[in-house]
Amino acid sequence: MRLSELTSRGSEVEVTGFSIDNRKVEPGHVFGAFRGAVHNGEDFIEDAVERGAVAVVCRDGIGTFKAQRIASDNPRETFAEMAAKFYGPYPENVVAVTGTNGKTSTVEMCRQMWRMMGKRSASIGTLGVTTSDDQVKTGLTTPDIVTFLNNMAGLKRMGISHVAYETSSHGLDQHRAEGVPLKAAAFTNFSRDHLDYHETMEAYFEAKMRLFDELLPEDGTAVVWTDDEYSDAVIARVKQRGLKLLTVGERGETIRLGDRRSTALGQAMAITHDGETHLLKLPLIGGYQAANVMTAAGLMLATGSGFGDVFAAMGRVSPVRGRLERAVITKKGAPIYVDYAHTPDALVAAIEALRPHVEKKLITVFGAGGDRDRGKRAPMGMVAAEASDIVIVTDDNPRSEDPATIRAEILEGAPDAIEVEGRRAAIEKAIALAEAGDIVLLAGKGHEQGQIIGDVTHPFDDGEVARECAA
Ligand SMILES: CC(=O)N[C@H]1[C@@H](OP(=O)(O)OP(=O)(O)OC[C@H]2O[C@@H](n3ccc(=O)[nH]c3=O)[C@H](O)[C@@H]2O)O[C@H](CO)[C@@H](O)[C@@H]1O[C@H](C)C(=O)N[C@@H](C)C(=O)N[C@H](CCC(=O)O)C(=O)O
Ligand SMILES: Nc1ncnc2c1ncn2[C@@H]1O[C@H](COP(=O)(O)OP(=O)(O)OP(=O)(O)O)[C@@H](O)[C@H]1O
Ligand SMILES: N[C@H](CCC[C@H](N)C(=O)O)C(=O)O
Ligand SMILES: [Mg+2]
Repeated sequence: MRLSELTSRGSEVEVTGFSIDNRKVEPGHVFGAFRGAVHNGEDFIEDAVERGAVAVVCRDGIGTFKAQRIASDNPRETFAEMAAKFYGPYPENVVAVTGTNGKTSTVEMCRQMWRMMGKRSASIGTLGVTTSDDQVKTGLTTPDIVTFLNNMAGLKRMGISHVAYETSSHGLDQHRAEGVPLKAAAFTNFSRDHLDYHETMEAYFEAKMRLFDELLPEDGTAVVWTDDEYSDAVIARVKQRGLKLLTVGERGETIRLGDRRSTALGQAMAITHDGETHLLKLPLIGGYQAANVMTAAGLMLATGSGFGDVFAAMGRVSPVRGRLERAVITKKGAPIYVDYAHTPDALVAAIEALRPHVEKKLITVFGAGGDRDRGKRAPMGMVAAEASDIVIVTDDNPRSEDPATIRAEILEGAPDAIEVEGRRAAIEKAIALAEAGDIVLLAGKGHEQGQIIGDVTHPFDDGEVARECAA
């Protein structure tokens, strides 16, 4: 493809690919030079050109180099637009999900439900790129724009027509997950996280709203979960832009949630659509998964599925890896659940999900990630202490921080909690304390396979460790 086909400012030079890392540049590439959190990509322009970059997308006036300059006030955005043209075509039915919690669960449910309805489907997000017969891990929710577009195009080549993907606030802010035309986009909820990066709740919210303000095209449909503090703000923006809107939740107009009660194997939910109420037997526990399955159902309706098919598929969804997953039952008879709650709101949601199943005590084990939002630590301690019977504060990916300092910051919100250094020791302690009738919740790591201490990732899987300790 010629550069002129990717931008009106381009010459007739042939383009062979795109890179954002000079070390990956090959002859014929377009190099994106971005200022990042750690490095300044502009410092690598010279090397990228030496390696054969034919064009560089960067700010105006940066350096002099022997390749075509595509100057932009927002190089990441311009680069994403050009790369999107290069890597296409993409699957026809693509939807995106944003929100603080529930993105992974919702996209995974979309993938499952489409498959049940006979569509070839995939999801992209924290769990990696998932199809019906494969899961390729990518390390981040959205690794980078080139990987994202490459994955989307690869799925199309595999014959996949339906894809649901997660848009994290980092990904939205850095234009890491866009360029693929969207049919619909969903909002799950909004609460504190990532303030280390966004600094204020307003900036964090605005990053998420790019999905509805910019990524979703004029003819796209917004699906909004209605029962969050921020739902009305999202609905107002969607209406202001004149987008089609589907609402789901207790106040939902498209799918309304009525009575919901826990059953031994999951929950029974009354849901109303088009004036008719149906009883859904969801084979998953937890109010939060009830919310996510409704949001996923909204996305199914938005991409043309009929309610009858969607309803049948909702009743057959399987658990999502690391989200309220029962790892083992201890010798004394206490079930141990693994969950990915790593924000105050998610901790509340996970504890509330288990509460109806607890006969005696709920024991919550968790920590907080190092090099991440410090301000969420004490609130996490506070909500865990309020809603659990016993709290054990331990470590979760301390990264470059001192684990004892992180624990101390959590303990400010939970002064009566038991502090245990080292996650395995904490899980052992919880198992030792748990009696028949109790439930243990191991929160924060979900599907993760490692504990990141310093720069080293040590193999660690909460479920596996629980099974070892319970044996
Ligand atoms: C803070 C943050 O989000 N950083 C992400 C961002 O990096 P950055 O642009 O700031 O990169 P940088 O290292 O400062 O480098 C700047 C530029 O120089 C380039 N470079 C750098 C070094 C070099 O030798 N040569 C070179 O060309 C880099 O490719 C980059 O374009 O863009 C990179 C890819 O384009 C990401 O890999 C990186 O994720 C880091 C590793 C990370 O930990 N991110 C987490 C916080 C994250 O994004 N998480 C969210 C999930 C959150 C959630 O779900 O709750 C996610 O979407 O995964
Ligand atoms: N709808 C929801 N409302 C509140 N909490 C939720 C909801 N969905 C999930 N959670 C909580 O958040 C945790 C993470 O869920 P999930 O992985 O689906 O979210 P995510 O938005 O993809 O998270 P991340 O930002 O890490 O990618 C769950 O384990 C659960 O504790
Ligand atoms: N996507 C989230 C995951 C947090 C999971 C938790 N285990 C941690 O390491 O903080 C983040 O990068 O902030
Ligand atoms: Mg996720």
